[in-house]
Amino acid sequence: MNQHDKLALPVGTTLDRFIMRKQEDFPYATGELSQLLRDIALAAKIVNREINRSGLIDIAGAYGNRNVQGEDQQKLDVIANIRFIRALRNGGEVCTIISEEDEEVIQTGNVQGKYIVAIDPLDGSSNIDVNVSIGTIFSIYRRVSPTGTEGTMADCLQSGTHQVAAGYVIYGSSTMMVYTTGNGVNGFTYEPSLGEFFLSHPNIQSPKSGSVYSVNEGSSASFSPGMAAYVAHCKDQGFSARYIGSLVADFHRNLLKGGIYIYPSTQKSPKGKLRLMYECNPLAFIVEQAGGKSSNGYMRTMEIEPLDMHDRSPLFIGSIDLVNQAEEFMARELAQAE
Ligand SMILES: O=P(O)(O)OC[C@H]1O[C@](O)(COP(=O)(O)O)[C@@H](O)[C@@H]1O
Ligand SMILES: [Mg+2]
Ligand SMILES: [Mg+2]
Repeated sequence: MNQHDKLALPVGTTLDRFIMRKQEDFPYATGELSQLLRDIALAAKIVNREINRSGLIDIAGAYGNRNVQGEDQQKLDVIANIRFIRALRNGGEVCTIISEEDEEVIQTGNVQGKYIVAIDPLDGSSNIDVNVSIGTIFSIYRRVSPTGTEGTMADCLQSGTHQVAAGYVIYGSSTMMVYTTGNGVNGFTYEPSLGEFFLSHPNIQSPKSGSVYSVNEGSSASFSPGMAAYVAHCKDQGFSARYIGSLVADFHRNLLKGGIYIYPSTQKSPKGKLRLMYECNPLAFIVEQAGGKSSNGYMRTMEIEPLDMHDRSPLFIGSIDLVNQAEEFMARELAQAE
């Protein structure tokens, strides 16, 4: 029996009930984190509805455009940002939010709130207009400053090891929410006619290895020698290349089926493209909880100390054997450069 089986709840359990029952496993829990997770699920349902009808009402277009009715249009990632911030503000458990869509931190006004949320409200922007899977990624931290005041920079700039929960929503062929609170990873599929998420993927385990690599090879001319050698190695092994261009969707596929996702540093972007706080760290927490691995090619993603809330980091994430192997190629590159 694996360590999470004793906590198992049956497939088909609603997300609300699951969150409630998990809270009962911690006798001193106050229910605030549970409420916060429910707030995120509620906002996800609203965003899911907006996404599903985006083709009809043309809200996927550029911010500030006007639609055929002459109404102001808003870009879907702006709408998602508004929806999640509103849900977190109204929920009352969060004092401060870090969002990809906002340069500055968002103080919710809930000075008694014990939690900080970092969020990518809509991931995969380039896929919005073409009806390809997109997502939301979130990370939850406990504040380190005393309650009664706004959240501080010390609250916001915590390394990923301090996450108390993390998750993502994938708006794909079905909509799913996948999350961890540090006791394994569980996935819930949304049933739109009932308006509920149901447990469909209990105790997700990352396959130890795999034969899929996911990297944007359009940038291969600016890969480092180690990175280029690793991609060549994947090809020599007869791996399949799979790259959707929505991190959530690429990650989700590899989490379930096995594989490695890499967004490396390039000459143009030495720190890669992905954001540490609301793209890399939450997925790193999930993959580790599922038995996989995440690094920047050299060190564990969750141990990177953020200097800025919009910091970027290269990302090597997925099946443990594949990430270990990719790291060996990066280490060899370092050794050869010395
Ligand atoms: O086109 P590229 O450079 O491969 O970038 C794709 C990556 O950029 C992202 O779209 C960035 O996310 P946003 O859409 O939230 O800005 C990732 O989801 C994705 O994996
Ligand atoms: Mg993103
Ligand atoms: Mg985004």
